[in-house]
Amino acid sequence: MKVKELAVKNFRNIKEILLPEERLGNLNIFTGNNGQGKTNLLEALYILSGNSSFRSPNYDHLVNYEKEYFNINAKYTAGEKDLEIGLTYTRSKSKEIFLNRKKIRSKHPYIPKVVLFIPDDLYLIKGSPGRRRNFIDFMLKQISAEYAYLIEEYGKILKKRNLMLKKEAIRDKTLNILDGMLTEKAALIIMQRINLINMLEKEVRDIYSFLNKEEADIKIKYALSFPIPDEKVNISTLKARMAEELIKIRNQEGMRKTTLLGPHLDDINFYYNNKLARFFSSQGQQRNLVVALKIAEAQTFCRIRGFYPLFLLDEVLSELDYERRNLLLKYLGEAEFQTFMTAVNIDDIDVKGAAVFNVKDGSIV
Ligand SMILES: Nc1ncnc2c1ncn2[C@@H]1O[C@H](COP(=O)(O)OP(=O)(O)OP(=O)(O)O)[C@@H](O)[C@H]1O
Repeated sequence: MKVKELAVKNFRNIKEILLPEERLGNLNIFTGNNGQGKTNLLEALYILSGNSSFRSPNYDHLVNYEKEYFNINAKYTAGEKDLEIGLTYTRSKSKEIFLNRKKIRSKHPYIPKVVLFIPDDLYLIKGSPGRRRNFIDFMLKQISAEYAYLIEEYGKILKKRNLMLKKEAIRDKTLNILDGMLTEKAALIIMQRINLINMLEKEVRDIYSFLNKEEADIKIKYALSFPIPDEKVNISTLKARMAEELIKIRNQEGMRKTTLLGPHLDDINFYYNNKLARFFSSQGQQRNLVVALKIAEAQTFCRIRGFYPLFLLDEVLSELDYERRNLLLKYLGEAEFQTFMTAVNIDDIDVKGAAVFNVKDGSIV
């Protein structure tokens, strides 16, 4: 996927910006002082993917203070296809997305796909398990609409089951039916997550070694909320084991009034040289691991879908030391995917070959 032209109007502090095809490259850097609109440009590209902004779920916040609507248009390629997308939002109304001038829903298969790095992602390794589940689910939802549907269905059954557990008298018969439905969806979710993690693990090792000039043994392991031997992980055993465990803990769940196991409680563990990264790796090592993981996300997406997503990086360079900054830029400059990144300062880095845009007060200068 490559953006060939981008036009942004009335979006946050951007009145009107056009990035034409002849100026855009494979590696694009938005530079400038704080508060000038660099991240706003990245945010505009991000919401073209149909996702809500990573900074605010409220679209009204994205409209320029003095305007009533914003508009983002991009010409891009997805595989062999030449496409044009337009997103318009008018205050207090719902957003409208047009693909090749036809109105579409935000789950359309050719809507732009993205991998995003924001400074907050540095907490991916040591933050809450929910962050890691969101990371893997975001990726799987972009890869497959069926997975997005599966997660939605699982959520609905879970909600019903939790309501049932909150009742004074729990009806075992109803709970048994819900358990059957829940474990069926759970097994499918877990299996897809594990398969994706295995693919990510292979990619992340190579990328980490390149960016850090060291042969590190990186492992990513899916941590289930119920016990099952590694060699027995498949859809039918997952389903059967989860069902058995649910029966075992039924009294406990009745007391706690909530579902105590399932993919909504699973975790993902990262190991650096056989030690759990969140407890033993340095801040810098965790940071480098997240950067490698994000690149692995783009590579893995392409291996499954046959084309690359856009790679969007907000302020990653300030988090890295001099040598790693230059190695990352070299990697991104030569990568097969297109990158858009923001950077306050590019004085001491080699940006040869990159398209550099100086952003000042919501304009390109
Ligand atoms: N709805 C809006 N309308 C107009 N301006 C807005 C709106 N929302 C945010 N802004 C302005 O946009 C600017 C922030 O832009 P942005 O986050 O892109 O900065 P940046 O260049 O990435 O800066 P930094 O280097 O500090 O991260 C701020 O000046 C803010 O006041």
